[in-house]
Amino acid sequence: MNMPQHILHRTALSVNVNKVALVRNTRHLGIPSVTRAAELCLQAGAQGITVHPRPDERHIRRQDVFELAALMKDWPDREYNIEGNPSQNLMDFIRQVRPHQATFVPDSEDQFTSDHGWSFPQDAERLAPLIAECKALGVRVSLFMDPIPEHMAAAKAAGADRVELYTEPYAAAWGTPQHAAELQRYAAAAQAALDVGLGVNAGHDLNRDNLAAFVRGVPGVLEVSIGHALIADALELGYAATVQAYLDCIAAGFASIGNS
Ligand SMILES: CC(=O)[C@@H](O)[C@H](O)COP(=O)(O)O
Ligand SMILES: NCC(=O)COP(=O)(O)O
Repeated sequence: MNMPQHILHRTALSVNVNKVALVRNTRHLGIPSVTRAAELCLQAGAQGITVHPRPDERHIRRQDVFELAALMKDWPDREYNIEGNPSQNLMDFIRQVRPHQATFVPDSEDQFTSDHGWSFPQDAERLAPLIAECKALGVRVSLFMDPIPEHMAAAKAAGADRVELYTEPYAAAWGTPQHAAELQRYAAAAQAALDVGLGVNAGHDLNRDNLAAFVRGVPGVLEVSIGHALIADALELGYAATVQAYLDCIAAGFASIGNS
């Protein structure tokens, strides 16, 4: 199949294990194990593990970040992605752990969950040196972004390698008359990112229902990071079957690219 370069890469699945830590933190027993969850997901074929160590340690704690870093050394072909706000605690983790990827997210310390991307051009000046420091450490930088095509050039100019499209609005439109238009909005934002040389990641509220259509309809998605819905599914199906189900969704979306 003669596919354009930007869609030759199969979309990687990075499992966010925040919610395993959330349950673990409700007792002083150490179960469910965050590292065991990550190991089972990697054994099942997940291409990466994502954590978002928020300053209040509501779920992922500092120790988790380092224990997962140790685990990832046993999986050299998989990626470790650490998310956070670089003006809070993220840079300390990046300097000590040097994960494959840092995803900058503009969350406040008490935010319920991530619900918006960076603002350009306002944020560019303070992000650029932090991006440069990560890249000097050999860490790829992805910026959490709303699907706004006009912001992609500024994200590239700030030094980002990739953007992560914040996909909650897409997920919220799933199954409604607005779904097709919302998918097109993300496709346009992704194409604008590709046009300026940015890689495209995506995440937030992706699930088994909406994932294949996103992979099919949005060009060049290199990685999806999925946590909440995937861990909820794993409570029913187990980690291995759940990871396989999500990999199957990606494969179905990828196989039908160009058929839509
Ligand atoms: C940035 C993003 O959309 C998610 O990766 C984030 O990790 C969700 O955070 P909670 O798991 O704390 O809701
Ligand atoms: N960056 C998105 C992520 O890591 C997980 O988001 P969610 O699937 O928990 O909504």
